[in-house]
Amino acid sequence: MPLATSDLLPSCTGRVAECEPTRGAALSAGLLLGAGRRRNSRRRVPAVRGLPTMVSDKLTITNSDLYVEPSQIFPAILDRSINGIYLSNERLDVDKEVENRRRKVSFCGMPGAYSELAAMEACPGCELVGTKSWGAAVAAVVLGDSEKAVVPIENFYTKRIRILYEVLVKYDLHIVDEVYLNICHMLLGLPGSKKEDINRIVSHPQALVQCERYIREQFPTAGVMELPDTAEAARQLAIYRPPNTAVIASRRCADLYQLSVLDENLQDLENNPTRFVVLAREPAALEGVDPAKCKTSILFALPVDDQPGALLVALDCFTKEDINLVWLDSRELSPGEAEGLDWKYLFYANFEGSVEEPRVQRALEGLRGLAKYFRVMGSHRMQARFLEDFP
Ligand SMILES: O=C(O)C(=O)C[C@]1(C(=O)O)C=C[C@@H](O)C=C1
Repeated sequence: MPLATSDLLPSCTGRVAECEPTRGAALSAGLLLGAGRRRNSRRRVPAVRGLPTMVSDKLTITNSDLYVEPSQIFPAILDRSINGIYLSNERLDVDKEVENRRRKVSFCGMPGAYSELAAMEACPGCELVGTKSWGAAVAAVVLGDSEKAVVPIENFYTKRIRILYEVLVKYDLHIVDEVYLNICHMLLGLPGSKKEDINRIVSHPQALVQCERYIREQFPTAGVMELPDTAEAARQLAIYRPPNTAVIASRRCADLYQLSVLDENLQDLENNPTRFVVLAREPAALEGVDPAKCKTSILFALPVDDQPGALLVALDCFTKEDINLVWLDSRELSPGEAEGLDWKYLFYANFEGSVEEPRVQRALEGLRGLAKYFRVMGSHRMQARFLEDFP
């Protein structure tokens, strides 16, 4: 593989003569002869249809500056491998790769999805990677392809928690942050299209539900179709250009997919916040965060949950420690899931406070003593207490 001098001298940004450790080897190989020209010699490799493209545009087979003569194989190439330049390059490559992966945050959807907007807010400066589904965004974190994932969890209008917490437990993931976005939906069409000609509306199911009254009143006879995310709907409209069709998506989608805004603020509620959570393999670092401004999520099951009052006794653990419960939800296990277990409801609770506080530790110890199943999914800083609190 041909090498660029810039790769052989990784720490040299100034004149080549200042780079002592590598200078001898490089000079003996005659590799520096083209150094003056090199800056201008970075050519892009033209993409050839059907062939994979090069990862780097520095190491191109067509760059004649990078060749050595056969007589230089020993002095140049062997010398470089012995004096460790390759090795230090490889070390740097590993560092670079690790750093790149640390900066990767997956979100579900295509660029322009609301989840991307939430990820931009939660993880500024990170590389955001869109995935085709919630599962793919979470799997990227499990497999170490991304450091974090940002996923929608509850909406003010549709209310229910939309996440399988057991998945987080199974893969040992933590909730490390939360973001509230006030979702503002746009009606987007192909450039030149008119609102009165629209007879098909496409979007994510949540977006359609959040604009139900608007669609019913403004487009009573339109066909309504669901796609996996709002931005995917916008992307497909831009690619396939079906006639008389509009999508419900963010304003950012209009810019990204060159669509026209046919109408704005379609959501039935003026305030339409959605809560997103940030998932990671490691718990959140909470040093310096005021525990009173934290939230904690737990999952638990009680031994005889058909018995009246069992939940009340469990929740008393929080009352005794003056802990404010923000959210309590339950899921009934399917007969298959419940087989062999002496419980069938899984409770999800979200409360104010951090696991680092003694009062929270006492409450959790109490609950752990009562529960058949108990998991802490993480403490994180609190952006807002309830969806209702978010302007
Ligand atoms: O489809 C998107 O753009 C998403 O980010 C998903 C999602 C959701 O699942 O709730 C996010 C926020 C809005 O409430 C509508 C859709």
